[in-house]
Amino acid sequence: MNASPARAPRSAPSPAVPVLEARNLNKSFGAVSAAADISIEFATGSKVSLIGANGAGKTTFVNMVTGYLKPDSGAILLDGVDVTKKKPRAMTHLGVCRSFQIPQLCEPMTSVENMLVSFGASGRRFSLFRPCGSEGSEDEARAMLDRFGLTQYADRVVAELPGGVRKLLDIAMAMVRKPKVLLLDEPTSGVSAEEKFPLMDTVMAALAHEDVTVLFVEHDLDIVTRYSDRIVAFYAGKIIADDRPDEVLSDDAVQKYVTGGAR
Ligand SMILES: Nc1ncnc2c1ncn2[C@@H]1O[C@H](COP(=O)(O)OP(=O)(O)OP(=O)(O)O)[C@@H](O)[C@H]1O
Repeated sequence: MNASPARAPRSAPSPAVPVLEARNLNKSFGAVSAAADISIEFATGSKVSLIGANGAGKTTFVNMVTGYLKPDSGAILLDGVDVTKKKPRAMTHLGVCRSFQIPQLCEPMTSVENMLVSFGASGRRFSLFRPCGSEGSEDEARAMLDRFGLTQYADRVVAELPGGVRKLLDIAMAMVRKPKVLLLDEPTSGVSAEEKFPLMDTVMAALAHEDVTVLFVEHDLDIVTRYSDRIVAFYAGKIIADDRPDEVLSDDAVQKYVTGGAR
């Protein structure tokens, strides 16, 4: 008999807790099932695209994990803690921030003033007795604008700015809170073909040194392919594929129900 030396039992490395997890999420609007038993995990620092045809359930999913919509059943966990019942403001404070398809900016104000409002709202500088902009927060606001390549627009009124610049400003404002999870809703929609890659390059470079997990809803397959390390494809409220971009985009069901064979 081969007497192999006894090995000390090794404890298995504990798997990292996903920063964000959905467990068996369901949401219906009347007869329409917008989320059907969705379970998914997102690792810290991952860059994930959510794709799907119109009405597939992407926004419903994003709205649920950001607190804008309560699931009919199921749970949402942030760093392993149940946050299913949290409201949007609480989710933002906990580190789940989002930018919108139509940037939520104050048009008559300048970029730096908008950024100061974000710092004020983040509570990091807010005091009833201290106006926004005091104690160096303007320096921070300008530094954040600089990180997103927006220095030249800092003192310009938002109403005058091109669409791509507004998108960048909206995303930069969402980063003020140093979120754990950042959800970008169609970051390149309404942006010209020439602007979309420079915009995404800027966003990804600005986020490169952060541990932030980025989920972006996006229809543009060039953007999805270039900037995500994982794609989750939705169809009729379900996840039909979840893998590396090349795997998902060559999947038969994805080609049939999502891309129409465009890849
Ligand atoms: N508030 C609502 N009331 C009724 N039905 C809704 C509501 N929100 C979403 N739905 C329905 O739920 C389904 C999923 O919609 P959802 O907006 O999540 O899809 P989507 O993938 O984000 O689509 P799009 O790319 O067009 O934004 C659709 O059939 C939609 O009509």
